[in-house]
Amino acid sequence: MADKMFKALLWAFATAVVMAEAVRGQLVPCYFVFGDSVFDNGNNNELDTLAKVNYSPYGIDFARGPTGRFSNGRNIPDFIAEELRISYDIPPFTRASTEQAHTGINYASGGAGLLEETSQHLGERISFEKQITNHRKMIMTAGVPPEKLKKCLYTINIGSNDYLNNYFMPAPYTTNENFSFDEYADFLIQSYRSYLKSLYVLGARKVAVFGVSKLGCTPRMIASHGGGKGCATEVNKAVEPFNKKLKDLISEFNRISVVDHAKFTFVDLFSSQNPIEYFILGFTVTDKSCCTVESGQELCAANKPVCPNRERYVYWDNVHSTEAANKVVVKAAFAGLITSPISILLLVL
Ligand SMILES: CCCC(=O)Oc1ccc([N+](=O)[O-])cc1
Repeated sequence: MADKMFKALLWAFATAVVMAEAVRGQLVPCYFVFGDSVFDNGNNNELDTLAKVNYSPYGIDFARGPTGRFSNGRNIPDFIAEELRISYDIPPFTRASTEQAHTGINYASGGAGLLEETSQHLGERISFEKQITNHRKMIMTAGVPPEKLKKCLYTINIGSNDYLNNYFMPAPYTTNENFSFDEYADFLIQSYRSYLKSLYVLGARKVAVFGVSKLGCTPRMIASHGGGKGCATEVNKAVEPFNKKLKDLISEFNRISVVDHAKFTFVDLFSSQNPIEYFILGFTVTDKSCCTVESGQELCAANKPVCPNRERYVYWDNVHSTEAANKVVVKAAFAGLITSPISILLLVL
């Protein structure tokens, strides 16, 4: 009850701030994006990989058609940029100019993970470590001043592939033979800590870290580990300790970096994924892809039929969400309904 009242107050406060801000311009001078396919906006188009989606029906609802976004329309960073009132496109790193390091770059890559080996069976990908190296080179070559870097927003979505395309995959991966769920989560969080430190050293002071969603409820994992119905409970159980430890890691960063006004927030994609919330939001198909996916695959088959009522589907293909679901996530993250300790709006103000 108290929790609900607090959230309602927070919502009212956030709405008031948004209205007050409405008369002003862009909320941050720059926006940097790191992560996997959920955030990729075209980096993988330039790589030798099976994880690329620059073909129809991807982008069927996007103004520029198939751009390499793993969705039918806008992805989460697109909606975040909109909330930030950024009027230009954040370019994918593989096509960004040095000058664009002053206003924002998207480094995310489909298949990327915290571990270098993750998704190796798919081909090339830009791991999280390599994304940070690319960011370092870009801001240094461009000479972006530290005073500006600390005002930028940084969003990160990484970790899903360390489960989907590593732990829950057979050969060449051996992680599930060597680690329990808890040990694997610890192992991943250890690398996450050092990568977050690197970003901090590079000037990041407003950071939103997205947790891993209920991967056991993706059509892909329902088919491979869930017996074809419900959710794959084992997969969700594996992801839970990772999210818990990631949330704790964010608290740790908030404690140690309080002196220089750094702010980190955790975006919980796991807890809000439940049938009642989906129903309230108008999502009626929560366990099937909207596009045609061939048996044993995860991405949409090229030029095959898609569902007409895309706003009712949570999943676009067998792992990635629809534009409609992406929009809901961003609205909730800006309002503080799925973030801890603060909303993305408060992070950037
Ligand atoms: C939440 C998923 C993050 C991600 O990068 O997922 C992918 C999973 C599979 C493929 N693929 O098979 O090509 C690509 C991305």
